Amino acid sequence: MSITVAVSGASGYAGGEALRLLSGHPEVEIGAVTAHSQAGERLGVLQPHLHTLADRVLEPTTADVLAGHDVVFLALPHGASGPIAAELAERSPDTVVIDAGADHRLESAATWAQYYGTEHAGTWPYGLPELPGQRGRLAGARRIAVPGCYPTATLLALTPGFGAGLLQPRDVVIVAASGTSGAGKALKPHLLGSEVMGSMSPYGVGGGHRHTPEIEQGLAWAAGEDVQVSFTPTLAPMPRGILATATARLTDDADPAAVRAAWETAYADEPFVRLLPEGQWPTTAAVIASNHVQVQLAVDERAGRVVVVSAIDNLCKGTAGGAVQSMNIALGLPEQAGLESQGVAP
Ligand SMILES: NC(=O)C1=CN([C@@H]2O[C@H](COP(=O)(O)OP(=O)(O)OC[C@H]3O[C@@H](n4cnc5c(N)ncnc54)[C@H](OP(=O)(O)O)[C@@H]3O)[C@@H](O)[C@H]2O)C=CC1
Ligand SMILES: CC(=O)N[C@@H](CCC(=O)OP(=O)(O)O)C(=O)O
Repeated sequence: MSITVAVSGASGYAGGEALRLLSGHPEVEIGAVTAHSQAGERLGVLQPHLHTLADRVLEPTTADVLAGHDVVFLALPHGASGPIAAELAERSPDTVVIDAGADHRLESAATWAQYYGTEHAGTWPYGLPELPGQRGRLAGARRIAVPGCYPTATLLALTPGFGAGLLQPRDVVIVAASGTSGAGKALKPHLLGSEVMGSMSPYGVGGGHRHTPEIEQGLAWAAGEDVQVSFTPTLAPMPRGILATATARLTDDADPAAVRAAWETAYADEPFVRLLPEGQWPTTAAVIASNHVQVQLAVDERAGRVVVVSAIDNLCKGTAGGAVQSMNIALGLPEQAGLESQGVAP
């Protein structure tokens, strides 16, 4: 028996990636595909790479259209998922809802209001199965909040160290470069090809980026205490990929020789996270179009810090792949179903 999955925001990047992965999922039948301003258009016009779905017509994103599916993926702008999820809960209480947007990620309503400026829609189980204890919270879940792409990359880089009590909770510094698809498909002047090509630029500098509290929240879960982060995102001239460089101060009694062992232990049995052999460093090229994550670290003994680098595909593990992985866990399916693909090269 197949699971029917509706994808809303199907004209966008995250929705398109969800459809790419779900169309190869052995247990899934794709149901409604919906959009907003482009409802009525054929998918083949907007997502020409989704060959087998080209003749599907986008329907409007309403609870009526989405109701009755086993699973609904929401890949909508911030603030749009909350209302539609609330309506779906009334109309279709058995439907599992997976939100790729930010609406249900944060525990603190005050922090949500500070960074997003709207009313908080609530908090759902966080869809990062690699966090300690998180698979148990996702098994059987009816609602899942998919993490932001930068939080996925940086939490996977740093949580083993915090979980093992090796890192100080202050003075954590993260600089991450993202491909332009992270910003979505909607037209933005600073993302015009002539502005982006051949140049890298920072944005959200000085603690203003809305992923800062989400990263602090995830690190605090691992550390068991508040963690303070300085996070700087940068835009890189590539369509996909995130390379995050995270550094944190080692605790006074941390044995530098034990540091690597913490990451080895954390990721020994993870199907999608690979601590690379010593000396090999992550690249975005290696993870593009796959749900895999590369991690590497070094102890900078002179600075008393660990330096961890992670690479993900922002649209795959950073959004739609992470969403499918969490869906699989929630429904009791093999965790890797639909996510078997290697990367692409060159
Ligand atoms: N891109 C990424 O790497 C990541 C994205 N996300 C999150 O996923 C969500 C989607 O992002 P992304 O695909 O990049 O964005 P896009 O801009 O590419 O797509 C947005 C989608 O939402 C639809 N939409 C726009 N306004 C509304 C509305 N008011 N009500 C309902 N639907 C609407 C659009 O439809 P139409 O085209 O018809 O107007 C389109 O299908 C966002 O919340 C984003 O933060 C999360 C992690 C990473
Ligand atoms: C390059 C770029 O612009 N990236 C996006 C992050 C995308 C993401 O993960 O998103 P959400 O939290 O919005 O779901 C940004 O910095 O706003």
